[in-house]
Parts: sequence; structure tokens; C-alpha cells
Amino acid sequence: NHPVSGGKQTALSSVSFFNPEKLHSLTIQPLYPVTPSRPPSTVSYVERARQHRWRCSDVTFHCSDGALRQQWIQTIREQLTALTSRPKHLLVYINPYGGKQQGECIYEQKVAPLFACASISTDVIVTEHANHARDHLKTEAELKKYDGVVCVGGDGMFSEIVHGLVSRTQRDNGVDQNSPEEKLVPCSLRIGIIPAGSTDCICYATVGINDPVTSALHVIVGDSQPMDVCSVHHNNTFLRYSISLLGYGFYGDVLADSERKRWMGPARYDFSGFKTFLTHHHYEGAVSFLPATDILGTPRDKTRCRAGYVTLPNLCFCSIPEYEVGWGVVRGKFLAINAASMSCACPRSPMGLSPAAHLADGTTDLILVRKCSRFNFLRHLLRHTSKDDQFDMTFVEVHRVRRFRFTPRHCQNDSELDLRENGKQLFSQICRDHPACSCSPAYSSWNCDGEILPHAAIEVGVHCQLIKLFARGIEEQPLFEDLANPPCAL
Ligand SMILES: CCCCCCCCCCCCC/C=C/[C@@H](O)[C@H](CO)NC(=O)CCCCCCCCCCCCCCC
Ligand SMILES: Nc1ncnc2c1ncn2[C@@H]1O[C@H](COP(=O)(O)OP(=O)(O)OP(=O)(O)O)[C@@H](O)[C@H]1O
Ligand SMILES: [Ca+2]
Repeated sequence: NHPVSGGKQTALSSVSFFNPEKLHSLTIQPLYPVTPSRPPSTVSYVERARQHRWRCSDVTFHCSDGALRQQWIQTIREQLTALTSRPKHLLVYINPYGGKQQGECIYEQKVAPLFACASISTDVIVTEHANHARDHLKTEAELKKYDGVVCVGGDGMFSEIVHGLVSRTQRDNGVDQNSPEEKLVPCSLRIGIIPAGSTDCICYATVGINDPVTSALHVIVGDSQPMDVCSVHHNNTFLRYSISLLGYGFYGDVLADSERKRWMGPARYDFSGFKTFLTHHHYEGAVSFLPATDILGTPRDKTRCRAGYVTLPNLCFCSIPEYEVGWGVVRGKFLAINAASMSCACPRSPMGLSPAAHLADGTTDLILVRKCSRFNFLRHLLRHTSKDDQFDMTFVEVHRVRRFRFTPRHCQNDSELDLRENGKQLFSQICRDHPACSCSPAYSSWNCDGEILPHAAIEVGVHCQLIKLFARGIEEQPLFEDLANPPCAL
């Protein structure tokens, strides 16, 4: 019996509302009265749009009965207070130099107004240098004050937050990160990513799109998506964590080259990708791995990690002793050795490096691309841009694993670093000896979520569901009728 109209109006106050059926709503805003006797009220809510985008809309209710109106607002407030998963106080880090250097602008214009509308208070830190956010989280931040940490930036910025939070959690719990066998303690605070980077692969694979408003709305409604984290060690020394891609050979060389071209912005990856493709270096070594034998899926099946995918936590990291399963070893010359702990879907490759990889199953997909012709490697790369199976090639193999190690051929015991130092010398010596050959250097670098690692010989273990994001995984595309449905009133 009460007329409903759309459109935004200035709010007097706001509370949030959530209808799990179709709409994930946000706020009800009792408005300035149109006439003093009949003040309308506006409910803001989340509406699904195309390609996994979420948008904030609102609906205005007019009610002639002031008491009834108050009752509506009261009821909505009570319902919202009962939603304990929604964050109320967030710590926000903005990288002003990520991606196209739009981080601050994106946050101020698109995200801050939504947080304010949802009554979320924030402490905002604009970072002043690389690792500012990581070190602040590791040592100073008063984490008890917050319900979550949000980063505005790309995958590199997200990685900083993960390193800060994971290290802090281990330190607070007396866990030694340097031991590769150690079981790490999961972080309690959820992490939100407002995409403003070059690749935004974590955001793309956990939300389905790199759109700041969509990500802000996932934070507001208090979504939670657990994620695996790989720890990387060298000689019992902790190096880094990886959440998306650990890549040696092609992706390591692309990254090393692209770091020198940061001024090009996101286009640096395409430039360096093309250059690395032409260079066509291969690297020799041995990969040993512990296959995940107790899981249902394989990297070659057609299942996709989608919202609501459930894993069996009791089958996660370290639950099966290594000696029961046995390690596999593959030796040879490789163009690329990639470990994808999640699909690594991104705008360059909408299905990702490993389309069937799961966000939170305690495994990583180890992809070995053996030395092959440029033409065949191009065919393999091109398949990342379509639905064709990039693993269905004789020179490619893929294993779903819980741990793996890589030893480069020229690495003997602890002398790897010396060799690496002298790597260029070694390479040029070889090439002087064989002037007509097309030798590859002895070593590539590991690309660990967009950071170069200082060692080629590494040991990697997957830690099942070590962190949680303000996300829900990629939702199956809703039917068109759902999009057309008008918002539900209370
Ligand atoms: C012919 C087209 C083939 C296109 C094949 C594209 C496959 C792209 C797969 C991208 C996977 C990204 C994984 C994400 C890694 C992130 O943790 C990390 C940090 O942000 N990003 C990068 O390291 C950034 C890595 C960016 C890598 C870009 C590689 C571009 C390759 C271009 C090859 C061109 C060959 C052209 C030959 C004519
Ligand atoms: N104030 C700052 N000045 C310089 N570097 C910073 C600053 N804040 C963060 N960084 C560093 O910038 C690097 C890149 O940031 P970010 O991930 O946001 O963007 P990107 O590299 O363009 O995107 P992507 O990682 O998606 O490719 C990060 O590794 C981070 O450590
Ligand atoms: Ca995984």
C-alpha cells in the first residue's frame, strides 16, 4: 500500500539490510522529509549486474504512518545488527602508485562513500614506500581494533598484506616460518582487495571481475572466502608466500624484464611477454613433487572453482604422511615451470593458467612445459586465451600437488648462489665456446606473485585455507530473470 520510488536522496541516517534471497542489501536511509508529516525512507541494496558486477541501488518508501515507518526502520536495524559477519571497522592501505596510479582516486570516489553509507568506519593509510603496509601490519598495527584489512592496489599490494598478516599471526603464536614442515596458524582477519593494479589476478579469480565497486560491496556484506597460501623456502630459510603464481622460466623472465619497464604501466607485461617469447630460453633441472592423491578433481577436468565449492579440511596440508604417497620426479629442459594455487584467471587469460584449480583445496597445480619449438609454445600460450585445453599437448604435463621442489641442473649443494653470481660469466663462457649455438642461461628467476625470488632452488608447501578474503568465489551467472526482478521490500 505504500508507494515506492527509485533514485538517491540525501540521507539523515543509515542502517543496513540483508535479504539473502535475491538481494544483498546495504542500507536503509530515512530521508529528509518531503513533507514533515510524511517522511520517506530509502533502502539501499546490492543488485547483481552483468559479468559478476555488483551495483548499489536504492528504493524509497513513503509511509503516511510515522509509527509504522519507525517500526520498519527498527526492524531492519535489528536484523542488521544480528548479521555479525559484516565488518564495522576496517584498516585500509592505499598504494598510490599501483597500476595506472589511480588508487587514491578510486578509493575516495567509489569506495569511501559506500563504506560510509554502510556505517563502516575506517583508518586509511596511503603507503609511502614499498613494504610500508607489510611492515606496519607485521609490527605496529593494532589489529584487535579491526574486523578486516583492505588494500587498494594490485596483486603486489595484496601480497604485502598477506605477508604482513601471516607473519604477524605466526609471530604472535610462536610459529617459526623458517621451518618448511611447520604447520602455520591461519589468520583471523579477512582481507579485502579494491582492484587498482596491473593484473588484479587475485581479485579476478575470487570475485569474477576487477571492479572496485563490486569488491567494496563484497566487503560490506561481509563475504568470506578461504584461500590457500604456498610457503617458499630455500635451504630451510623462508623466502616468501605465494597465493597465485610461482613461475620459473617464461613467467620469471617476463617479470624480470618487465620490472625494468615499470614506467610503461600494465603494458610492460605484454612488451616483456613478446620479448621473452622471442628469446625462447629453456632451463634445465629436476622437479620433485608430492601428488595430492586424496582429492576428487584433477587439473584436467572440467570442474571450475565456483562460489559454494566445499573442500574437506581434514584432507589438507600435512594430513597424509609423505612416505605413504611417494614423490614423483621429472627431469629435463623446461620453457616454463608454473605452480598455480588458484586458476590465475585475469583479463589476459579469462580461464587462467590452470582453469580447474581451486582457491581453497590445499593443493597447487604444477604445470611443466618442456622445451619445444616456438610455434608449439605459441600454440600453448594462445590456448590460455580461449576455452581450448592448454594441457593437451605432448610437451606439457600437469600435476595437482601438495608440495614440490625444484633444483636447477647447475646447482650443486650450497654453491647455487655463487653460481648465480657468476651465472652471466658462466653463460658467456659457454657461448664463447660455442659461438653458433643458441644457449640459454643456466638460471631463470622465480616469479612469486609478481616478485622475483633470489634463489632458483626452492621448496614449496601448500597451506590449506591460511587466509580469508572478503569475497565468495565466482558465482554462476544468474539467470536473466533474476536481473530483471525488482528489489524486494521488507
Ligand atoms: C599470444 C597471446 C598469449 C597470451 C597468453 C597469456 C597468458 C597469460 C597468463 C597470465 C597469468 C597471470 C598470472 C598472474 C600472476 C600474478 O601473480 C603476477 C602479479 O600480478 N603477475 C605477473 O607476474 C604478470 C604476468 C604477466 C604475463 C603476461 C604474459 C604475456 C604473454 C604474451 C606473449 C606474447 C607472445 C606473442 C607472440 C606473437
Ligand atoms: N607508496 C609506494 N611507493 C612505491 N611502491 C609501493 C608503494 N606502495 C606499495 N608499493 C609497491 O608497489 C608494488 C606494485 O603495487 P601493486 O600491486 O599495487 O600494483 P601493480 O604492480 O601495478 O599491479 P599488479 O601487482 O596487479 O601487477 C607492490 O609490490 C608494492 O610493494
Ligand atoms: Ca588451491
